[in-house]
Amino acid sequence: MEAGGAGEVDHLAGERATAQFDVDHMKVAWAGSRHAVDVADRMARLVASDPVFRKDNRTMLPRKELFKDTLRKAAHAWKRIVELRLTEEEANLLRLYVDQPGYVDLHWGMFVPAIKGQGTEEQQKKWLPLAYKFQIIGCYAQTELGHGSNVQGLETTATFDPKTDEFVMHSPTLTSSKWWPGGLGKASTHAVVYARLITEGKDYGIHGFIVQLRSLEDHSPLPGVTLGDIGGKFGSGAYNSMDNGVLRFDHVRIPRDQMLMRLSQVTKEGKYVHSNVPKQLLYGTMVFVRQTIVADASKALSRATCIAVRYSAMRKQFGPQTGGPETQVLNYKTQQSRLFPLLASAYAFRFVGEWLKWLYTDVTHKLEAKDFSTLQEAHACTAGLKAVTTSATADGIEECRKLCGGHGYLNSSGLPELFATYVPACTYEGDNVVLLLQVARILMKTVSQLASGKQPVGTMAYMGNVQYLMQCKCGVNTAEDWLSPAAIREVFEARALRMAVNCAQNINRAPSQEEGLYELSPDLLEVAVAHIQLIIVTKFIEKVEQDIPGEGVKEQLRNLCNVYALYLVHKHLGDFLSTGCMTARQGALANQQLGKLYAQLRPNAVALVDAFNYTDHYLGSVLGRYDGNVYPALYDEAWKDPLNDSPVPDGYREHLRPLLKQQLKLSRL
Ligand SMILES: CCCCCCCCCCCCCCCCCCC/C=C/C(=O)SCCNC(=O)CCNC(=O)[C@H](O)C(C)(C)COP(=O)(O)OP(=O)(O)OC[C@H]1O[C@@H](n2cnc3c(N)ncnc32)[C@H](O)[C@@H]1OP(=O)(O)O
Ligand SMILES: Cc1cc2nc3c(=O)[nH]c(=O)nc-3n(C[C@H](O)[C@H](O)[C@H](O)COP(=O)(O)OP(=O)(O)OC[C@H]3O[C@@H](n4cnc5c(N)ncnc54)[C@H](O)[C@@H]3O)c2cc1C
Repeated sequence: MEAGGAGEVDHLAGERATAQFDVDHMKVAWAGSRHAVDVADRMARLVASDPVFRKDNRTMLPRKELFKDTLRKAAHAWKRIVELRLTEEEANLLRLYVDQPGYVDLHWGMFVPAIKGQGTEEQQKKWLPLAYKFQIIGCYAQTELGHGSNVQGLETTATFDPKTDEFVMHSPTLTSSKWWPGGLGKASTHAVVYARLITEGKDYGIHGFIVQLRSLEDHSPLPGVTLGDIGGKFGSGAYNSMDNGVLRFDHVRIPRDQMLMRLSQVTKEGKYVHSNVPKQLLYGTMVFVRQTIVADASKALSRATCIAVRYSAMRKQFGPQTGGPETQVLNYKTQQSRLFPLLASAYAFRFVGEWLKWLYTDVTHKLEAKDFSTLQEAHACTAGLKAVTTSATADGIEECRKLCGGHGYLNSSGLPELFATYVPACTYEGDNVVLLLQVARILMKTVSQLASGKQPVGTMAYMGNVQYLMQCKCGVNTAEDWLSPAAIREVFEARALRMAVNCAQNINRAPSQEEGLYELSPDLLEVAVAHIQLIIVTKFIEKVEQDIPGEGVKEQLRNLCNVYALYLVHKHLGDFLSTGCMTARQGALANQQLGKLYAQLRPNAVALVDAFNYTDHYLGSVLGRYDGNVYPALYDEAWKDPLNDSPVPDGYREHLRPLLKQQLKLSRL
C-alpha cells in the first residue's frame, strides 16, 4: 500500500516534492471523475487487504494449483460481491484488481454480451438471469483448431432436424475442434458456439448457438461432448490461470430455440429467415470486447511505466567524474527518451479509450434505433485502436523490463508476468495484422469515393479536406513551433491522407483490385497505423483543450500530449518525409523540442505515475513499491523461492555428490 504508516520511510519523497502539479487532481483526470477515483480506491484496498487475493507466490505455483487458486479467488470475489451488494461498476473493478485471468472474464465479458446482443428478448429473459446468478457459467466458443482469423471459414455444423425441432451440433473434422476459448477447458457449463447453420440442405453460414456442455449436477461433460484444456502457455503464472479449452461435438442435439435468433431465425418447418439487419452484427461481441481491450491497454502500460519510473528514480549507477553521489538512472537522457514516450502513451491510450467507450455507447444507441450508418466507423475504430494500442503496450512492457536492468528479469519485478499475461492481446479478439488490414480496406474504400464527392464522416472526416492536405506545407520554423496543436494535427492528417492516397493509386495500377490489395498489404498496414495514430493524437489534443481543474494538471497533460505526438513524428520520420509533409530540418526541430519536453517532464515523472493510484498489491512488483525501498524487498523476496527451502538442494545426493566425488578421485590419480 501507499507509504504513510508508522515507521515507513518514503525513499521517493524527494521526487514527489519536485512535482509541479496537484497529484490529487491528476488522479481525477486519469480516472475520469472524483467518483471513479473513490470507487477504484475502495475496491483496490478491499482486494489488497484480503489474504485470499494474495498473488506474490503465483509464478511459483504448478499449473493445477494455479488453476485451483483461480477458482478459489473467483468464488471468493463473487461471495464478496454478493455480501457487500457491490454495484456492477464496483464488481468490475474488484475483478480488475484481483488481477488473475479466469473464466469469469469470458462469462461476463463475452458469454453475457453475446446473449444480450444476439439473443431475442425471450432468450435473454431465459438465459441472462441464470448467468447473472452464476447458476450457469458460459464461454465464447468461436475459434477452431484450423481457423481463427477467418471466421467465415469455421467448420463446426449446426444442422436443423425438423422432425425433432432440434439442431444437431457436430465437429466433422479434427480442424473443426473448438480450440482456445477461455473458461471452456474446465469451468464452463455452457457456451455460445459459432457454427455453420444448415437447414433444408443449404449452408447459411456462421450463426451463434447456446449449448450446454457439462452436467449441472456433477460437472461431467454431457454425452457426445469432448472437453479439455489445451495445455500450458507462455510464461510462469500469467495466462496459465485460464483454462483455454478444446471442444468436440459428436451429433449433439439442442432445441431449436437455442439458436441466437435476434439477427436471423429458423422456423420449426426449417425455413431460414434473415431479419433486415447487417449480417456483421454477428460480430458485435468482438466489437464490444475490442473496445474494452483498448481501455485495458492503458492499465497495463501504466502499470509497467509506474514500475520503471519509480525504480529508475531510486536506482543509481556511475557518477560525475569529479566524484560525489552516483546518478539516478532516471537522469540519463537515454533512459528518459525510452521511458517518457511510454508514460505519455499510457495517458494517450487512457483518453482515447475513454472516447472509444463513448463512441461505442453512441453506436449501440443508434443500432437500437435501427440506424446502422455508424457500424463501419465503430468497426474501424475498435479494430484499429485495439491493434495499435495492444502492440504498443506489449512492446512497451518489454521495454520497461529492459529499463529496469537485471532486476527487471526477476519474477518479483512483476514485469515478466505482466508481459506474458498481456502479449496475447495482440492476437486474441483479432490478430493485429488482420484487424489493421480491415481498417486499411475501409480507408481505401473512402479514398475511392472521394472523387465522387462523397464526404467522409467521423474519424475519417479529415479525408474530405483532400485538396488542401495533399499540398499543404508544414509551417514550423523553430522547435517551439512544434508546441502548436494545429501544426501537429495538420502534419498527422497530411501524413495519413497522403499515405492512403498513394497506396490507393498503387493498388489501381495493379491488374486487379484483389491483386493490388494482396501485393501492397505491407503498405496498407502502415496506412492503417498512420490513420489510427492520428485518431489517438487528435483525441489527446481534444482532451487537453477541455476544462481540467487542478494546479498545473492541464500543463502536464499538454506536455505529455506533445511528447506522444513528437515521439511518433521522430519514430515515423520516414513517413512524414517521404510524403513531403515536412522537411528534414523540421524533423530535426521536432526532435530538439522532444528533448526539451523530456527535461520538463523529469521532475514530475514520479508524481505522474503516482496519479495512477495503484496499490502495491495491484502493481505486484518489488521494484515499483510506492516507498521506493527496493533492495530489502528484493533480498527478502529471494528467500521465498522454494529452491531456498533448504541450503542443500534436492538432487544433491543423486547428481551433484557422485560428480564431485568422481572429480575428487580423478584429481587424486
Ligand atoms: C454484477 C456482476 C458484475 C461482474 C463483473 C463484471 C465484469 C465485466 C467483465 C468484462 C471483462 C471483459 C474482459 C474481456 C476479456 C477478454 C479476453 C479475451 C479472450 C479472447 C477472445 C477471443 O479471441 S474471441 C475470438 C475473436 N476472433 C476474432 O477476432 C476473429 C477475427 N476475424 C474477424 O473479425 C473477421 O473474420 C474479419 C473481420 C477479419 C473478416 O470477416 P468477414 O470475412 O466476414 O468479412 P470481410 O472482411 O469480407 O468484410 C465484409 C464486410 O464486413 C465489415 N466488417 C467486418 N467485421 C465487422 C465488424 N466487426 N463490424 C462491422 N462490420 C464489419 C467489413 O468492413 C466489410 O465491409 P464492406 O463494407 O462490405 O467492405
Ligand atoms: C490467450 C488467448 C485467448 C483466446 N480466447 C479465445 C476465446 O475465448 N474464444 C475464442 O473463440 N477464441 C479465443 N482465442 C483465439 C483467438 O481469437 C485467435 O487466436 C485469433 O483470432 C487469431 O487467429 P488465429 O489463431 O487463427 O491466427 P492466424 O490467423 O492463423 O494467424 C497466423 C498468422 O497469419 C497472419 N494472417 C492471418 N490472416 C492473414 C491475412 N488475411 N493477411 C495477412 N496475414 C494474415 C497473422 O497476422 C499471423 O501472423 C484466444 C487466443 C488466445 C491466444
